[in-house]
Amino acid sequence: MFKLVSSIIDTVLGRKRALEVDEEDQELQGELQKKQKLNMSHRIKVSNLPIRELPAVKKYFKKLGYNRVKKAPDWDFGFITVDSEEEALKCLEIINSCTFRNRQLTGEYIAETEQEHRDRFMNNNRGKKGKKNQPMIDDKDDTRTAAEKLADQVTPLWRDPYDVQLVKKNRNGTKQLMNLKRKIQSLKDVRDESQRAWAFEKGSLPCEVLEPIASPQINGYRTKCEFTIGKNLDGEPTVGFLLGLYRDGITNVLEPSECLNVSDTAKQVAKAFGDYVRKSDLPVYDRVEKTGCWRGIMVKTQSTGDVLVLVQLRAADLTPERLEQEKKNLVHFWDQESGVSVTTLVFQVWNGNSNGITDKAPMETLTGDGYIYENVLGCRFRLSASAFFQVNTPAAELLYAKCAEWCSIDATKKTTLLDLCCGTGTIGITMAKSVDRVIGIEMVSEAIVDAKVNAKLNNVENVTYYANKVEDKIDVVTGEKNEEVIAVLDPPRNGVHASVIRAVREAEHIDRVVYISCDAKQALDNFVTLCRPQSNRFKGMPFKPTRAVSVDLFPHTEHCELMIEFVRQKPE
Ligand SMILES: C[S@@+](CC[C@H](N)C(=O)[O-])C[C@H]1O[C@@H](n2cnc3c(N)ncnc32)[C@H](O)[C@@H]1O
Repeated sequence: MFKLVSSIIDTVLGRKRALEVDEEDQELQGELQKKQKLNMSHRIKVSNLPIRELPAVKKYFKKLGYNRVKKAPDWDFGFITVDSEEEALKCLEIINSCTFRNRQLTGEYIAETEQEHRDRFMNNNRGKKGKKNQPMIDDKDDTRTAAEKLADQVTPLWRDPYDVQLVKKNRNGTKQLMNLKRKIQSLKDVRDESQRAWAFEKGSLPCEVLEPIASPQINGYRTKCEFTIGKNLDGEPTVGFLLGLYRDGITNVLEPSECLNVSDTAKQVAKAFGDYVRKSDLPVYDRVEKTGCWRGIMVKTQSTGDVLVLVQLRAADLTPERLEQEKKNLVHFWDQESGVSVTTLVFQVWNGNSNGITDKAPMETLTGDGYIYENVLGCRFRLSASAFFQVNTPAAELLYAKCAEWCSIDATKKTTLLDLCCGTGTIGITMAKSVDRVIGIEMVSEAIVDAKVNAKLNNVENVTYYANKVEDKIDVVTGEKNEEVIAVLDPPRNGVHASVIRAVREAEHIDRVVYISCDAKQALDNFVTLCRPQSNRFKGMPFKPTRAVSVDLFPHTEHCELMIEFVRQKPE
């Protein structure tokens, strides 16, 4: 055995050695065995569990002393991970004597190396049907390279020419408009039919739909990328995207070098930091075992040339001195060695279970002042690591310009623009010069701090900001005579709570709403709430759609902004 191990080491290290087992051999052999042990995973597969009931199952195992439990809602089995063979055998014994919800549980011990674990997941996930627009993933027929698989996942439309992508996205937008019309048609108990007459007019579309607006930049347009730090298919520490879904058990990471939407600078950042992590004595974070250190990195690359890098680390096993040392190493690396010109370096320690950059842990600025700048339609904006900002600047300019055109603006009237869900103030500030006043409402108070700074930066004085929920503050303006009040509503991907839309309806001084949606399917309920005839629950005259346009901010992906103008109906 000694000879075998020794000869393996010889082969690996490429040296010729005597057969005698000397002290050095023993040390190396010990190290190898330790390494092999460390790389083993010990899991018990528990069968005969009820499907769903995940919290109850977890609670039950926790009582038995097992916290590391994995089970998907539709599985009738789960996995308990332990640290050693000894613990696994003990766990097996316990499980085989347990009954849960009148079911006799059975356990099976699975011991495998990290590589075997990875290979099994890759094989298990073959043969599954790919997402729409993606090729079928079949074991035998799938000839795609790993980079192509990643491209299919991150940029699923990349195989289509750009004009075809645009047609598909426009079709999606019009489909949601037709759904809106259909839903309004099918409402029951409508007291005033005239309030939905528009939905019964001839034609399938409820309003004018303009030609879709293409992104001026098709590749490398993303100004913000969040990369995972993990191991690639060869087990090497890597910075990039997860290949597959974590919930399917996939934890392999691939460099983003072939991803069309990632900027060259972000690719450079990922590559450089991959080299750093590979040389580091700190291990990468293991998402299954919840151990290790290097978790993720975010990079923002603006058209001004500014670059923000945020590094996230799990530090639960590090002494305060080691943590301080690592921060110094990072500063030195990004300043002197990375080859990337970083404007500001931000650092986050996150020991929790959730993955991704989080707002639950503070961010520490290591170099620069924590801010970068972006120019939009001649205005300058200050951005922090956590602030929302559209990720495709030239396409966002086209979106905001179109929005301004639609809000424009009857010179004979006083105009108030309500920038609802205003974030850091981009929409209101770019339009402030063409209206009498802007009111910005946003529930994240840090974003409002940024918005105020941005207004100042652009010498905008006719704007007032409120750090509140829209539904609580919308009545801050009451319409004056000869005043037009226009609301621009730019909510998160899944739209806003119905109470926000009800508040907009009830604010009778609002004449028009320009709704900017980055997922029209998810926002459909909001559109319906805005347009349904009056009732006890939905007060205020309803709106109706008058024009719509798709603006593509996300080439090669299925996402697209849909902007719809809704006009308040007048009482008969
Ligand atoms: C897509 S971002 C838009 C930001 C901004 N319009 C821009 O273009 O930079 C959506 C914003 O809506 C805010 N939000 C979501 N629900 C809200 C509510 N009920 N009241 C106020 N703000 C809300 C979020 O905090 C987030 O900043």
